[in-house]
Amino acid sequence: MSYSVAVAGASGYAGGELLRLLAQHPELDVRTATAFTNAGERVTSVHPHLASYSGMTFAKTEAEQLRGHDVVFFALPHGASGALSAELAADGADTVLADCGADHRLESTDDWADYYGSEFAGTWTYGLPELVLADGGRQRELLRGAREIAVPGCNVTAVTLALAPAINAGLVEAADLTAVLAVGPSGAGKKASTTLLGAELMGSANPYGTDGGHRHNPEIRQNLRRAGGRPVTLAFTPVLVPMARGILATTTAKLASGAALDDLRAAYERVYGDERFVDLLPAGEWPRTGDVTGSNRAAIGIGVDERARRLVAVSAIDNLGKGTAGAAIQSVNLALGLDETRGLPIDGVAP
Ligand SMILES: NC(=O)C1=CN([C@@H]2O[C@H](COP(=O)(O)OP(=O)(O)OC[C@H]3O[C@@H](n4cnc5c(N)ncnc54)[C@H](OP(=O)(O)O)[C@@H]3O)[C@@H](O)[C@H]2O)C=CC1
Ligand SMILES: CC(=O)N[C@@H](CCC(=O)OP(=O)(O)O)C(=O)O
Repeated sequence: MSYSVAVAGASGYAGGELLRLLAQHPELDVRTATAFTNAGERVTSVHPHLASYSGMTFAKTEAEQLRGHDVVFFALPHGASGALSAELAADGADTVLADCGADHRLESTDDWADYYGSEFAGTWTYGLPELVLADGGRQRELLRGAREIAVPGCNVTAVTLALAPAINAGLVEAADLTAVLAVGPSGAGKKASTTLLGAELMGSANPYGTDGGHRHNPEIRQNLRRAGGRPVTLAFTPVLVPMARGILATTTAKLASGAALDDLRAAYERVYGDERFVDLLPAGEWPRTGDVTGSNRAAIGIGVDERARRLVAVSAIDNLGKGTAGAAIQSVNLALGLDETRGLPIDGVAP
């Protein structure tokens, strides 16, 4: 069976990566790609690497163009998908809507007001299938048959996957978590990324969103609370570094009394042992962003700093793969009842 697909915001980085991955998907067929300032342009004039789309032109991002598809992916700036997706949902069609932006991720209206400030658009089913829940289940069960999917933020995916098993098992103190991330500029979107790639970034590492002010903070806390069943406190600092794609999240947590590395390894094995897209690396090995570039994989290494009595869990993802477009497709596969791995790359590219 073939499902017709529209990608809104297909001229951006996330939309472009959706087009690239969907071109290899046996059941999802991109019929419409929309853009804002690039509406009317050929897809290959914006994305010269996407030769599969040589015959396609960007339509305008409006409800009329997106209607009538089985699946609509939104890859729009924050605040742009809420009203548009509400228009589509009001049609009452059986369409699967997957939002790569933040508009439908948070359940707390207070957090939304604090970190985003625009009108609250509601909460959709969260698109991180591997997230372990406090009752031992997985988020994927909630995604089967879902019609509205909130795709996670890329930094959020990296930090959540690194810490969730330890919190779920009660092996660390949920009130004492840290995360420092090396992130590539493509996470900021095409326009911002072009600006960022100036002389200020080349050869420099720049922290941003410091003092707990980054909008991914409440989203990570929401996930980790779902994993452990109690609130968490997290110090989270992203650092912009000169690599096109990728996130390396170094997270730490104070060990619970008596917790040891063997307990932690057993907990991470239990959660990720059967996961196709999460690699728990052997003891003593640590992930690198270059090893997951172009793939839908997260690589995770864990260890214990005995002197500090802290868990150290490091994760690497491609922000545009497992961090956005791959995650969106994985969740849509579940929503449609397809094999979760359908059309998604397990291998990356190197060098
Ligand atoms: N980049 C990443 O790694 C990740 C991105 N995301 C999220 O995905 C979404 C897209 O991000 P990304 O692709 O990086 O961003 P880009 O800036 O690269 O692309 C934005 C897209 O939205 C369109 N657009 C811009 N302004 C408007 C507007 N006012 N109304 C409608 N469409 C508009 C652009 O069209 P045009 O170019 O034609 O003007 C383009 O297609 C964002 O919500 C982002 O936060 C989530 C996780 C990771
Ligand atoms: C380099 C950079 O700016 N990265 C972005 C990551 C954006 C992302 O993960 O997506 P959402 O905006 O959809 O949450 C940031 O830190 O905000």
